[in-house]
Amino acid sequence: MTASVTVRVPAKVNVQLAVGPVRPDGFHDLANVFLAVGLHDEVTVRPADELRVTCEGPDAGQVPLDASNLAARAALALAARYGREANVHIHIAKDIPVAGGMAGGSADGAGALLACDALWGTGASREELLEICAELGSDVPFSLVGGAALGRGRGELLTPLETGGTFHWVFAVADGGLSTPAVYAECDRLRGAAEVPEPLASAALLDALRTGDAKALADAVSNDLQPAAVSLRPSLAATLAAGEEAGALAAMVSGSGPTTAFLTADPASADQVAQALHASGTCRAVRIASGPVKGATVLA
Ligand SMILES: C[C@@](CO)(OP(=O)(O)O)[C@H](O)COP(=O)(O)OP(=O)(O)OC[C@H]1O[C@@H](n2ccc(N)nc2=O)[C@H](O)[C@@H]1O
Ligand SMILES: Nc1ncnc2c1ncn2[C@@H]1O[C@H](COP(=O)(O)OP(=O)(O)O)[C@@H](O)[C@H]1O
Repeated sequence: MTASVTVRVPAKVNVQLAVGPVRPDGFHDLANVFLAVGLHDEVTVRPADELRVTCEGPDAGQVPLDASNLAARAALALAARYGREANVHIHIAKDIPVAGGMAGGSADGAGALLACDALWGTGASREELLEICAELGSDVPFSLVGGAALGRGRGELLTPLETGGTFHWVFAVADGGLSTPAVYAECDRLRGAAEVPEPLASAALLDALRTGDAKALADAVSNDLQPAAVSLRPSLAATLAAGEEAGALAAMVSGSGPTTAFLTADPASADQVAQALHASGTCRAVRIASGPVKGATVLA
């Protein structure tokens, strides 16, 4: 019997996040262009008497270890579908900033799902796994798939996107997190009664991804949640300005924030922007990562 299974899962940045009006179910329709980047959590599952979650890493103290943890919810969802007990110990080695708009919880959900499927020999199809992911959260399917993809609906309906190269990013991690529902609610509040157009993927942005052109991508990136994140966390404006001054091609909030993302021309400029952000004192930590990278992967 397999003693344990470990799955490696990436973080994401949203190179475009177009947000439609609020739907009757409280979600927003999106054109969400995801790019998986090389910051990873590792989720290990092994047989145990009952479901248990542990977590290690710099932000581990902020991760819930009860049944609300997305990794625990994933194990429970798969077990329920296959009529078995979710008796596993899930250990998360967490390197993705928590509540930072980089989908760390979603990564752990997708990772635990794939790991339990392998540990239990469930043999769930890719479609079934994606269906469970979508039940767990809007971003979870992308964590499974990785690479680059356009998310429609609430972000769970994915179309893989072609990419023609590697994009080099710097991430500035802020103190504390931002609640995703609070950022969407602030977006609605700031929009007031204004007419909100249907969210559409930008053709220029998809072209830039396809050709691997960082400069063109920088000109096309956009995030409709950015004004809301900055409204809730005004100090992000100084972080964005520090990265721009340091020569980033583009500076943006990552998803719902408060992590900020800086697209750079090459690894050398990424180093330079990272050093300047660190020296600026406008963020808690600075990370360098490039993408696209592959989605949730079982480690040998
Ligand atoms: C904003 C994004 C961008 O990729 O991620 P983060 O930057 O937070 O990681 C996502 O839309 C977050 O996806 P995820 O974190 O999976 O959200 P869910 O658990 O599905 O939903 C949490 C809450 O966010 C709001 N929500 C989420 C998705 C969506 N399309 N519309 C929404 O209004 C709703 O208030 C919902 O109750
Ligand atoms: N495995 C997990 N890792 C991190 N956060 C989790 C996890 N499971 C549930 N959460 C909850 O999800 C919230 C959002 O965290 P996270 O997914 O890291 O950020 P974001 O949604 O901004 O990308 C956290 O505040 C935490 O309460």
